[in-house]
Amino acid sequence: QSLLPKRTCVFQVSHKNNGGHSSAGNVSGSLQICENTRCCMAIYRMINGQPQVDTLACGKVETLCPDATCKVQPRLQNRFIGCVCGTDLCNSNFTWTPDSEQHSLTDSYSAADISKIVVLVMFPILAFALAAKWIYLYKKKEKNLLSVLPNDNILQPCSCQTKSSESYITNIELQQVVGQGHFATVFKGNYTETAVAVKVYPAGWKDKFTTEKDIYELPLMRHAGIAHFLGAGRNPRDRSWFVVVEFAEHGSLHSFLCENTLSWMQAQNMCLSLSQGLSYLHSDLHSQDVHKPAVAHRDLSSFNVLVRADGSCALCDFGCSTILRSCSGPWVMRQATNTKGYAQLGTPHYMSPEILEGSVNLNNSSFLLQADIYALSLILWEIWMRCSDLSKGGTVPQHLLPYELELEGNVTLERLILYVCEMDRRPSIPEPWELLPQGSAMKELLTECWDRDTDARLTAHCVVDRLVSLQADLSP
Ligand SMILES: Nc1ncnc2c1ncn2[C@@H]1O[C@H](COP(=O)(O)OP(=O)(O)OP(=O)(O)O)[C@@H](O)[C@H]1O
Repeated sequence: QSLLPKRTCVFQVSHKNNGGHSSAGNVSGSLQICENTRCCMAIYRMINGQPQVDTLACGKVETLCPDATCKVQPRLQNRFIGCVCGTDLCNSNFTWTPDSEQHSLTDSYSAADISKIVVLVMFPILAFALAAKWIYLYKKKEKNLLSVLPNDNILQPCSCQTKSSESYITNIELQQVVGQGHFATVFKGNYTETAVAVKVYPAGWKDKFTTEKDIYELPLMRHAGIAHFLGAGRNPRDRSWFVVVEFAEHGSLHSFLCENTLSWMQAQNMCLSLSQGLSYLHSDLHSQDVHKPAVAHRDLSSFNVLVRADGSCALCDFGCSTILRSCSGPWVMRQATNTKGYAQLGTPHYMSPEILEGSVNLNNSSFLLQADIYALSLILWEIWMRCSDLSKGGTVPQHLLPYELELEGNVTLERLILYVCEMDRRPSIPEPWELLPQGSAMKELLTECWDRDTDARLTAHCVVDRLVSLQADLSP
């Protein structure tokens, strides 16, 4: 490719955060010379039935472009039309008639795309429907459960090897429900004068329970950035499963950010403790004859990060996690041996571009760690967005999940695929950050973690180093 003359495309982006399009090649006025592609791309937004330019730029990194000229296809239920083409300036000139607008969404997808959508869209919908049914059935039992729990010695000692899970929990007084996830209900409880959180899985969710318990029970799993595990067991009466962990006063990071703004130091404390927790989770550790394998979280979001009374963060909810075992060379995964198994569960906002479009390299399990890093960058962005020191006198915007603003509150897999994968855009970085001494380092950190190219993403260990130097070198 380097021997071929470089492709020249028309460059025009209608948005400030241009989704990295300007880095795809040198921009000079309205032209862009592409660095790594022979394709130009165009996306037009349909307004009152007429196409208006949204993005004209070099295409994604690819060796073949489908057509020489711009043959637009409808995208996102006809709200956009777009093309990828392979001749100079081809993205400025397209043929379009209102008829082509009438194609259904599926017209623009190949058979492979459709199978991806079936896996990525239908599978989570089915899973959610099943989960909703379970929750409904479980809610019916909950009243009964609450009346039983405080009086009974329910939790059984764990049959496990690690010290933490040997603790024999004999009497937990359940107080109130503090969280309701897709799979489990979380109660605040009291155990020998100490507040604990008890996560109760209905009997049918044994797999989720076992996955979470197995992760917590790995050797050397104690770390300040990971919720402190106290034990696990089963209620013999209704056969539900329990995981008991430290109680986090402020609940999830999501609810904390909804209610609080942060100083720079508070935000840094949160970012650092969270990244240190993930770095520890991702590490493969050997200490004498004990081995902690690397673990990918796989459902990282601000709902699955807890905030303690001192403002530090801890990872929780390992029900979707995967242990990566390295056996003499290539990585071997203990779980998730089919394509379905790789689909990230939980809130779709945090799904990485490669998981959204189903283009992961299944021979290399490090993609699971790289997908965690993408999710981490979105959480760091959420934390910084609520930092009053970064808004320099301006108002701090209300807490929003990633892409809620950009996708006008309607964040679906389909819209994410278009926005994050096809348009290669990310959450907007506010202008005031650029003027701060630490602004460019923060921006660099985020863009290197949510990079489209998975191998270009930082490791969690590097994120920790970058945050430490941010903290040491700069104060607003
Ligand atoms: N240790 C804890 N201390 C305080 N609150 C907690 C604790 N653990 C969980 N919660 C609350 O319960 C919610 C649900 O917990 P968790 O994510 O573990 O459940 P889940 O059913 O696995 O959820 P998900 O839908 O993410 O899979 C959390 O978002 C948080 O608000």
